[in-house]
Amino acid sequence: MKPIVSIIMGSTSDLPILKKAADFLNDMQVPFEMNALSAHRTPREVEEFATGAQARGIKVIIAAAGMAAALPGVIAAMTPLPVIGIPINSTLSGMDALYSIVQMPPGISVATVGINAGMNAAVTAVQILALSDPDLAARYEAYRATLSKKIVKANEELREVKYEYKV
Ligand SMILES: Nc1c(C(=O)O)ncn1[C@@H]1O[C@H](COP(=O)(O)O)[C@@H](O)[C@H]1O
Repeated sequence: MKPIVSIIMGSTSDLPILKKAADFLNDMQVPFEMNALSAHRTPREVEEFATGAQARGIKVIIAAAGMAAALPGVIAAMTPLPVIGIPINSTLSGMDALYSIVQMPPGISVATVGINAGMNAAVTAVQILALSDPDLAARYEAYRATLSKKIVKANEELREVKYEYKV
């Protein structure tokens, strides 16, 4: 199946975080591709990727980078597709990457998720795609229902322990 989500990371050292995104896209049956490209180290390849992504049928891009994380913003500069940015915690607790990605100049946006939030990047991608895919919307809704059930069950267990005010 042709990929509709493209996951890009600045380095394969970011891969553990991107695996979480890949797992969720697989669970939701969303075809994706994954590549390591760097605005700093392979700028020409980034340009080729970003300018060609839409014509290849990609609908959403997830871009992750740590340190001076130029990659998501540079990609966003060269494509009209929505770009979801993941700041990676490799130095300065990930604050350097967060600030690099989140503060885009008006007009060119990167929808930034939390530091190392690979899973939520994929959730956001699924939400965007589900707007025009009712089957995917139903799968995502079913996933959300499992989250609700988990906390309801956890609450029942908590109440069974009967923590009470004893004074
Ligand atoms: N922020 C960027 C970019 C970029 O923005 O183009 N390219 C690589 N990196 C980041 O550098 C960190 C260290 O990379 P290495 O582990 O390869 O030295 C990674 O978190 C990567 O995302």
